[in-house]
Amino acid sequence: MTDVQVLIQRLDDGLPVPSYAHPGDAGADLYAAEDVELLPGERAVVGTGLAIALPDGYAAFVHPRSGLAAKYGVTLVNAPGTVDAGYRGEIKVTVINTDAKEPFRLSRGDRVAQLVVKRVERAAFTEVELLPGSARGTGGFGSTGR
Ligand SMILES: O=c1ccn([C@H]2C[C@H](O)[C@@H](COP(=O)(O)OP(=O)(O)OP(=O)(O)O)O2)c(=O)[nH]1
Ligand SMILES: [Mg+2]
Repeated sequence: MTDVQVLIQRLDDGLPVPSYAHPGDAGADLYAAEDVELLPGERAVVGTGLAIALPDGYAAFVHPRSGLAAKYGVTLVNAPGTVDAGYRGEIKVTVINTDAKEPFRLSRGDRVAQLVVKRVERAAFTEVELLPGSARGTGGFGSTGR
């Protein structure tokens, strides 16, 4: 399998470049550029000190880390965040502390989220009067039961 070439620009020299912890990993860890203290229920937009350029036909998705979620209730408000191929700004993460009681202290250099690069399709949207029928129809939002 050949790797997708992704150009990266470090906006903060003090932070490592994103890296995969193991061969075969889908997510490359992203590092927090700032110290942030999140009170229970609080959220913050945290910089990663990183900008990227993806090839056309790709997008990158900012996913939470399961360890932070399971141990501290820390996740991302907009998980997974979408990084468009043409975006050249700093990748930021929208961290939230969902714990009811414990504050969470994020330190600069902590691995705060992970970036998953994927090939994506572009759709040609065609308006019609009536959509083709299907077995599911309009059922959703629990239509099949709990
Ligand atoms: O978790 C995220 C999500 C998005 N972005 C950046 C990359 C993305 O290309 C851009 C816009 O994201 P999105 O389209 O989700 O946000 P929007 O609220 O629709 O903003 P815009 O009007 O700029 O598209 O913001 C991040 O850095 N982190
Ligand atoms: Mg948008």
